[in-house]
Amino acid sequence: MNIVVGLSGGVDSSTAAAILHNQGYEVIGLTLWLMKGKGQCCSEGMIDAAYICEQLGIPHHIVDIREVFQTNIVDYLVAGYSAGITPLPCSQCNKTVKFGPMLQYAKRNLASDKIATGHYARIHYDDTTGRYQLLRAVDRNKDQSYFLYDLSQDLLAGSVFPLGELEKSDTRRIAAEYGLKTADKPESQDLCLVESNGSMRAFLDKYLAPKQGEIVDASGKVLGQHDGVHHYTIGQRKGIGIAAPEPLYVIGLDAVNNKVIVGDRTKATQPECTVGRVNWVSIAEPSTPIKAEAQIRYRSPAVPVTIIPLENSRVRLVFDEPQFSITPGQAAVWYDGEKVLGGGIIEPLS
Ligand SMILES: Nc1ncnc2c1ncn2[C@@H]1O[C@H](COP(=O)(O)OP(=O)(O)OP(=O)(O)O)[C@@H](O)[C@H]1O
Repeated sequence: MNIVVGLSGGVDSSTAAAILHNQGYEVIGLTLWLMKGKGQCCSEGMIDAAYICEQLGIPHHIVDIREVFQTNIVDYLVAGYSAGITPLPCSQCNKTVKFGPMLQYAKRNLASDKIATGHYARIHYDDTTGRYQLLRAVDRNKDQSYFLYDLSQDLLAGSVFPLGELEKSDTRRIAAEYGLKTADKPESQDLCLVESNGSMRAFLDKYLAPKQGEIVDASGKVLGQHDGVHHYTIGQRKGIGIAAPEPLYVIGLDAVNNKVIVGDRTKATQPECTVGRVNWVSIAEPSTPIKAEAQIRYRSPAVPVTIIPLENSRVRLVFDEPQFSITPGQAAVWYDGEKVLGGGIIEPLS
């Protein structure tokens, strides 16, 4: 059986390919050319991926997907930030740039209906419900299930995560045992656009001109000036530049009136939020409220919540304890233990 492995040129995907190759699969390497412009990380990644394919003696395909990345990720981010939200690119990228196009390419061009990646997560087929379940990785510190909540059942059915049962230290050890060139390659940062541009601010500044406006408190009193709402995110404390007796946080972004609204920590804490574009993963959409644990950011803990289904692929999340810094545009992903039940995009707070 052949499996197409998405090779970024990093240690994780290289090791995933080596493990499958060693298990006897006919492995084909596939690297997506993602970024327009300088794209140094892309060219280095492509060379390392080619090197790994040469080492393993497997074919290597490169697919130019820069237009799709530009439209679905770069334009999406720029539009979101200029509208005063903080979009999460990674779940969108996984679904529309990586897994979807890779599986399509594998099926159409390589007569394969399976792709593998170096993601840390697990997939389990549940016989009784007939659904593919998405589970957290065994290595909780590396777990990437949060970024994968938006994968459809079809995409999960066609995907394999060879590293889901491993600790990261095992991956490095296996990479070294196989003598892979990438065995000691440093970890990539969580966000590739930050890595290739130096910072999110530097990335956004390429697309959005500075636009001076007022920093106000919740009553509308002017406290200072800002240079563009896209430079701020809900819950942000640093970089506001206003002296106050209590620390000030960004509690709202009014892009229409070009205002950044600040307040004390209590004002950046909310008991509930609505979530749109919901994808139910390990279970079918429920018709009544369910209890779960939700994560509102990649690195935030999963906290107890009641999920109330609404119409049009939306839900309301009511937290047992009010949550600080619920950020429109980020993903909320809800779990039952290690199982991803579903997730979606946090909507602007009303
Ligand atoms: N440009 C790409 N082309 C093909 N597959 C990719 C590409 N970028 C990422 N992937 C796949 O998605 C997985 C997760 O990507 P992520 O950007 O999170 O990198 P990572 O966890 O640092 O993994 P790696 O060490 O393989 O770079 C990779 O292991 C790889 O299988």
